[in-house]
Amino acid sequence: MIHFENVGLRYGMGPEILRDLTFDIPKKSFQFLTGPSGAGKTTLLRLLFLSLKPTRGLIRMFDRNISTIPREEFPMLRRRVGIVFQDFRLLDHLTTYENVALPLRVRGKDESSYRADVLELLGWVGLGERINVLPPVLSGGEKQRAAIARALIDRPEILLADEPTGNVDPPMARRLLNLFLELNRLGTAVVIATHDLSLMDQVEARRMILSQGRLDIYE
Ligand SMILES: Nc1ncnc2c1ncn2[C@@H]1O[C@H](COP(=O)(O)OP(=O)(O)OP(=O)(O)O)[C@@H](O)[C@H]1O
Repeated sequence: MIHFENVGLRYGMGPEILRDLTFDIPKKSFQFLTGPSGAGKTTLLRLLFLSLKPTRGLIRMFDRNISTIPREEFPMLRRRVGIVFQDFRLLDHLTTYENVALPLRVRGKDESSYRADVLELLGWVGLGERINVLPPVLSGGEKQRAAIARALIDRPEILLADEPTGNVDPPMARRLLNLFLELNRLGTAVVIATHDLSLMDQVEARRMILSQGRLDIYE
């Protein structure tokens, strides 16, 4: 589904943050992306979300070479990728429901076509009672789940999550992990960037380990 070949990335004239990354992310796969702070996990997620372009190498996404895709087609491709940012990026003046529905509203969809889906998804992530609440009132775990629901509302083929358990206690981390595993069982590929060893030890999954700009993969 996604293929990187000798991909390198530097910011401006700075040092190369990612070097010679060659790997695949297969359809319906589940993997952790880990490595020390500053190793480039967020940078790699941004490459996968097409919000950064590599400075060298080849990236194929959904069978397309991204360097030959016109910019106007990026939003369409991005729709196939869901992302949960480290800082959630919920809009504080919109309710939980409105935040989750936003990607569809922005696309001009009629509310009657998605209302039931948004409510069902909010129920699935355990926010059925919090639909009309504004984000500042939500707990860290609730914000995290709202951000996950928003990333999923457009049924992406792959979900990228940046430190999704960074702000929650261990029971909530376990719950979120179960949510990702369930999503994966339903057919979505999942990449979880995390430092959290205890989280990774709970599942036998592929580990992508970034260190000094290079990537090692343990299947
Ligand atoms: N926009 C930017 N401009 C310049 N350098 C950047 C930029 N974003 C990140 N970096 C640098 O790239 C390196 C990798 O950062 P990145 O945030 O990808 O690491 P990370 O592994 O996600 O770290 P953490 O685990 O602490 O979140 C760091 O040295 C960082 O300072």
